[in-house]
Amino acid sequence: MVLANFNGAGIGFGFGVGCGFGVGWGFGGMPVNILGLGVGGGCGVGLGLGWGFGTAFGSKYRSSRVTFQGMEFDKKDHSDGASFKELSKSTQEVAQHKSKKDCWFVINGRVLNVTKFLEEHPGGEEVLIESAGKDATKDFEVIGHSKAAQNLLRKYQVGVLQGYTFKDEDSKEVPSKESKKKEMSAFVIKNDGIPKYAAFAEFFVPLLVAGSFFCYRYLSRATQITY
Ligand code: HEM
Repeated sequence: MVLANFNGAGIGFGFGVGCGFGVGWGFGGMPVNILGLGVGGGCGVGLGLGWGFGTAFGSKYRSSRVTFQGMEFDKKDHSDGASFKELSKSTQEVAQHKSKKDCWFVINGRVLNVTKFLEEHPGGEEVLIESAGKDATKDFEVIGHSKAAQNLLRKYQVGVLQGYTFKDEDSKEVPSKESKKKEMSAFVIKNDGIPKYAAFAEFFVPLLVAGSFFCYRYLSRATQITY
């Protein structure tokens, strides 16, 4: 288990003094974050309960292995000597090529375009299409492909998985031109970007609540004075 920090849009519940800020527990950025401390602009009546939208930040425990679409991240000691850096948020280059007409996947850090190999594959095209757009390292290894099959990988290589480093013995086999291949990211493992509507809500909802409260107070006083 490891402790990982996170932050994201949050809803905070807590105690506020007058109309101010509420501090309490909030829900953190999805999908992997759980609970964290939430701080948000809130509205309270006198010394009462306050609530509001804000930013939740805190720490969560999770398994040291994060698996997403068959690929493990954040493992410092990768079994084949490779290390993964945190992947780019924006690009999902390999994941975009997942059809029969455009079929890519990753095996041991190599980004492969196997579109032309589909019909030739002795194991059938279906298994390859199922792995399209993903990391197929485990599937490839489970089958126990021959050395000849492993050597074929380079024929279809179009790039290197972003952040992947080949270990020494591998790079002896693979000349330096490999490192010059285009780096690509395969998957987005988390996207902490706060959607526009959430940012909008974060700012305006507390304002709206506070405004409504003052309007209500103002109108009820005005009604009392009239009577
Ligand atoms: C570019 C990637 C791949 C290449 C070059 C390749 C190549 C081969 C070759 C040459 C064989 C014949 C047996 C051998 O020589 O080992 C084979 C068999 C097979 N491959 Fe692949 N393969 C690739 C990817 C995959 C993937 C990703 C899967 C699974 C998802 C897969 C599943 C199979 C299966 C099920 C067989 C049949 C094994 C058997 O009949 O015992 N292959 N492949």
